[in-house]
Amino acid sequence: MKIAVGGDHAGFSLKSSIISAIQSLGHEVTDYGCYDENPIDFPDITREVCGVVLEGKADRAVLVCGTGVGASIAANKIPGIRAAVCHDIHSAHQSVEHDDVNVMCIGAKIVGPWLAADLVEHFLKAEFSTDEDCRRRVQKLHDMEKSLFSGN
Ligand SMILES: O=C(CO)[C@H](O)[C@H](O)[C@H](O)COP(=O)(O)O
Repeated sequence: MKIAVGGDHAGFSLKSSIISAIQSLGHEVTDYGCYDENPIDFPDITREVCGVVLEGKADRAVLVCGTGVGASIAANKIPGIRAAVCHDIHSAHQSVEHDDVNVMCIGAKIVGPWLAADLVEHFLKAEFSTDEDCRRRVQKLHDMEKSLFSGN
């Protein structure tokens, strides 16, 4: 798969080990920054990375900020993005299997590189379930995006 990765200054150092972990799984990774520890606001990087997913230039994305929370909030404001902070293995794969999450957010101040590598592995190996309950629920998320933005 093609994977977009990005993060703010707080996520900078963990981002490089996440990139190596994703590459070692055989995926193609594009790093959308940041490229040093100079402060950059997480909504800016989130917007760029999620845009790449929506354009179809990446299949999924991984965002890294201090806690994962800011990136997740920002990403979920973008229609078509389903983002989740995943700091445990089960959430990392079930978020895809049940909720069709396309952006995983990790907090560099919360998890270390070993756990982060396992998290991305489970996230990227997971596939959206064909179970009709899961499909119906995610369809309701799509419907919410449309109805809330049109005022219905
Ligand atoms: O975790 C974050 C948002 O949820 C950010 O990455 C920052 O770590 C957080 O906002 C703190 O910012 P600071 O400029 O590093 O103090």
